[in-house]
Amino acid sequence: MAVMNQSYKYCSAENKPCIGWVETYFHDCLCNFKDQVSFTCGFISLICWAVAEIPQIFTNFINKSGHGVSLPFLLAWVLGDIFNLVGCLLEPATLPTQYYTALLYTVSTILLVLQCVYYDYIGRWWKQRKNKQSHYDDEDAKKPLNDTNSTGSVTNTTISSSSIFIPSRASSRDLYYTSARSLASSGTPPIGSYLRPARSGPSALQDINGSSDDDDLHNTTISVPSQNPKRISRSVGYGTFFATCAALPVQNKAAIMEGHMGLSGRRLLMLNNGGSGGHHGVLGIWLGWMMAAIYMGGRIPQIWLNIKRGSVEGLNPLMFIFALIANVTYVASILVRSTDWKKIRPNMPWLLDAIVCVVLDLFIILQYVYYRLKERRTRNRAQGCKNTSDYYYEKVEK
Ligand SMILES: NC(=[NH2+])NCCC[C@H](N)C(=O)O
Repeated sequence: MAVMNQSYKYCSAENKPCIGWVETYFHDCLCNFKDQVSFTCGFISLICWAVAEIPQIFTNFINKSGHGVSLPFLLAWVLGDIFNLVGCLLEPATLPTQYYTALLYTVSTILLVLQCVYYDYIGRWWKQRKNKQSHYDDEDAKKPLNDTNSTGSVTNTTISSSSIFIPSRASSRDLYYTSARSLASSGTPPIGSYLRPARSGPSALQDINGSSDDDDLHNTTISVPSQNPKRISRSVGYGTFFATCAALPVQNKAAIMEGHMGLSGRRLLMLNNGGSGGHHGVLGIWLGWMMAAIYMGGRIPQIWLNIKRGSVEGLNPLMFIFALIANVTYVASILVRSTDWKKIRPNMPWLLDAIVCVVLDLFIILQYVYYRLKERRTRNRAQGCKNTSDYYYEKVEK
């Protein structure tokens, strides 16, 4: 399968040359067919993880929102990825492709998290802030328009236009009266997100409060200050979470120092400790188990979000299909290489995690199919009802 380039090393067991490019780029030596199949599986897994999150990033981009995917699930991925990377570096029995795969999906998940945070938190917060700012700035200017309404609430006459220019006497700045619709739209959910009130997390709170109905303007403007403490505490919560994630490698400085030895360091450890990794191996496996628990638990918020919304709108199933293939090939890459318990045992956290995640991803894919079919059935039934009533109206008219 691989191009036999000039080789510098020989497999000690089979006295065969390593495959050049695999050795150069992956620091791995494929001695026999089993090794080649294992490497191919690892490579497929790597490619699947490389593309897995692109469909979801695209869906979020189209929706200008990340509401379909659970943020706690993505954060669990990031946290698990950090444990995974450090664990991979410290456990010499893990394959080089495992390490590169881990590096790759950590980067793509961070991108996905940043995109979701941008659409659901920063973008909205910024929009609300801008609207609130102009709302406060214009309060004085608004008063003459609301002369007939002593309570200060917005009258219908002000809602009719989108942006009314008000020459200000007090300030030389131009002031604009932000209309009810443009104010309310600050929290307007994007396409098809009528299901969003069921969503958990800070964005759900915003959605519930941020109705796009003009009649809700009064409520919307009044509820703004009371929203703030909730939003701040949540974002501080996530901030703390991120800070903890970022600080983790610092806390494990000694471990990271070892990790920086990179793959060659892992090989050295393997040789010195007969493949077990000794002290580092124990730490590596411990981190591996932490990672497995986080990854496995991470799917629960996504499953729960789907159940709670009764919908999978905004979720791209391709992410889970790719994850499923990636996990299956990942397991295969480990098991095909060797079924020797001595090699399997240190890989147990990675193996178990991937197997459980395959089951959970299958469940999420089935959820997707179920909710999509349900939606289609409801739509068809509604269409059927409409057609029947049209038929009767036509009959009565005749
Ligand atoms: N950010 C990632 N995609 N991490 C990969 C996680 C791998 C893990 N087995 C899972 O499926 O959850």
